[in-house]
Amino acid sequence: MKCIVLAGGRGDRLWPLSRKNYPKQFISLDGSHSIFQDTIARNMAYCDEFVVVTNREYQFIVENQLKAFQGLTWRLVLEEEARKTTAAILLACLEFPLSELIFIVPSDHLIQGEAYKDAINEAGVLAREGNLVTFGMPVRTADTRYGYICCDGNQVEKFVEKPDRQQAQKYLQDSRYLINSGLFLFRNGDFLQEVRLHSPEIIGACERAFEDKLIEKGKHIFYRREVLEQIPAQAIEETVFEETARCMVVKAGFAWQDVGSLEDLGEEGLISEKDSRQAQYNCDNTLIINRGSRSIVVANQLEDITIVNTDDAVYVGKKGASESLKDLRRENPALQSYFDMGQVIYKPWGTYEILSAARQYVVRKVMLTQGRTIYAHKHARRTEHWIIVSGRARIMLAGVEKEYGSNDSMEIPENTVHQISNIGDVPLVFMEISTGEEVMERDLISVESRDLNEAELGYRTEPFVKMQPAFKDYLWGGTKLKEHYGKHCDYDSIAESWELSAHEAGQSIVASGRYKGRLFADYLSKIGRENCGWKCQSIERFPILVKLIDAKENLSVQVHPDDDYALSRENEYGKNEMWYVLEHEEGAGIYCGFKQDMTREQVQEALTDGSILSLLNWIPVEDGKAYYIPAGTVHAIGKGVVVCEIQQSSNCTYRLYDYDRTDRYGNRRQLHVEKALEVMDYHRYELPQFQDETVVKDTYTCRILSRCKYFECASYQIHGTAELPAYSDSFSSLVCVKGSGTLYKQDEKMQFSVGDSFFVPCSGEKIRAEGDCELILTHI
Ligand SMILES: O=P(O)(O)OC[C@H]1O[C@@H](O)[C@@H](O)[C@@H](O)[C@@H]1O
Repeated sequence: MKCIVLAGGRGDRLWPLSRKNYPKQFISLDGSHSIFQDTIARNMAYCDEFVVVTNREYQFIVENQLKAFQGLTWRLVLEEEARKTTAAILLACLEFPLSELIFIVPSDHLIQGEAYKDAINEAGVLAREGNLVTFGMPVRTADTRYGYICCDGNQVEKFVEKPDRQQAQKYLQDSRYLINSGLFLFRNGDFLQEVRLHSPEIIGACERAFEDKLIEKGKHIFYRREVLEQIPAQAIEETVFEETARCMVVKAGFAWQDVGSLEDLGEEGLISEKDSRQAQYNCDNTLIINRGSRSIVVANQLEDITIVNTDDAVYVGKKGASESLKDLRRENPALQSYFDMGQVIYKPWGTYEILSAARQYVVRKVMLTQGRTIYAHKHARRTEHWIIVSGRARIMLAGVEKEYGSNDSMEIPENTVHQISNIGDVPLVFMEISTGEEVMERDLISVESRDLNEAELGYRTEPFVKMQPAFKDYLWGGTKLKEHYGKHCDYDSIAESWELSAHEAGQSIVASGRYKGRLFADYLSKIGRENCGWKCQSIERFPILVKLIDAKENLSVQVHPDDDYALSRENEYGKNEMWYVLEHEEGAGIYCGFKQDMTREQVQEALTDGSILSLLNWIPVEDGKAYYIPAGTVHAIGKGVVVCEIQQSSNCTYRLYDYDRTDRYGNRRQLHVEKALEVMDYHRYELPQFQDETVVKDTYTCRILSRCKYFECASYQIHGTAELPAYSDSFSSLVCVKGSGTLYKQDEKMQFSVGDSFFVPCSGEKIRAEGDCELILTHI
């Protein structure tokens, strides 16, 4: 199950604890972890991947807070402008296959109790039956801040918007009503189909926006303001839940609270004030929250008062009056910066906090996250003095690099280039005192630099890592990848498993070692280009994609463009591909290329009268044989074939014909006839005969399956031990397609069985494979 975490809320109603640049989901109530982190921790047992939807402004806060979780698989959907829950949810859902179970969770709710697990299990069962499931909370007070759900058992009768007090009183008395928690669980396809039915214009707008998304750092999905503005800003309830007949509710037995105001914090001891320095004398119903680091708070004979103290702002208000903070802000624009920002400033590399500032000095506490670097720069008019408090640093000062630890200090004179990296396993904290005639933030001259790679940080790159694939549930898929290749997945059928993929349409995940849980592109950026070999010119555009494909039904008749066309029109690589047949049903085969020279008109005609297949070569397949399909060749994998596919990393398929079939929701897949007609090769096609190069040794046989400009691929049938070649100019990919065994390299040892995949960074050192198995080895 995938978890979509909604974390874009501005939530500044808890001011001054929360600010516009630090909304309430990121604050900590107990001083140890934030409400957002609590949300992630609570759902880790149920979800294998997290997509956090948030505002671009909060990217660094989210990234830093997610660092607390080892092995967590996550990425961000970053919005330049918030567009309410419909856009946030739909844009995240469009990332996943239709068969995926999706759990939507707001990040600013407090939830407790064992019953959470029971509620998720119950909702999972209902969602698998095709329902869109909501979670309803028992009504305890006549609260006007929430929407309500009227229900009959699990059946939702209707959703009701935030009521007035009188209505809320009625709901409190009526056992059919529950509070809408904003948690939802559903099968992606069922949800998208209901949106298509009830708000077709909105899903259309989201699908268009999806085409315009940008990918950052290989994993984050960024939506620009102009793109988002095309999507109506609407709550998801209005878009689909108020309309659909397929909505069910699970009545929650767990404790739930949406912390909406400062007063809520006082209730049930939500906020831990054990250590706070405060005293009350003859006070009644008075709440003091003291987060100031240097002051105490004393309340003398107060009644019904809330006091919140922080280092730069103090709030004193009548209980229940915090709602008017909004108006107060509006009436005091001159104080805006206090409302918007706290003392802590969030940067891509960590945070800093201004402790004291005057014209001639600034004192800062700087926290640099593990593995991060404050890039090289210099200052024209200030000298900096650094004292390391904790952690380990590598500092480059005037071209000289040295390592430092706690209690070390140094002076950075004016006009001296310096750079600092955290090379330890914990945050690096140092105090910085800047002095000069006039110390100004904008006095900073950047010098070109980059993040340190693994080796520079002192890590040894692991000799290989196991991969976990991304799954695709295209309508022609079957169950053989589960049954014969050990693939575990919640889908009824799997069409493809993307074993080694850094492609945005489905990334595989590192499943072993120090970077376990990371998306493959993220892992690549960590180990650095050097580890992919010099032939891999760009890790941002990783060159190959390795898949397993199970065609239970015929695939569409299709063609792929070449590099020229795809790079200029689609911002993708072209797609040359090779299929290595793993198994086939009797009589199964592939369609590949035209039987004779064709004209564009003849092809068009054949598409109209449905005879296109009869124009193509039909090639019965054999197990253990490789078929190379150059870009431009019209082709279709026929039903009953299972292949391991090695291809350029591209998702660019132009469908010509899809047998007029529909998916389980009654939708036809998109065809791309015009583009296909533009890129196809109309000539008669003859299957090129690739001369197997076979090397037979005592304990293994090596066969070269294909050699092309884009990759070289070989099969190793091993009965005992084999030394696999090492490539110092390229990474390699290994897939076990038969049997089982063990891999050894340096001090690493890992067992594998059929269906397992590995990524091997480039190195001059050979891998040893032992077992009774067949491995497919690919390199560029
Ligand atoms: O368009 P459909 O029918 O789903 O087929 C798409 C699939 O086609 C195959 O020939 C390969 O190119 C796969 O990499 C691709 O994913």
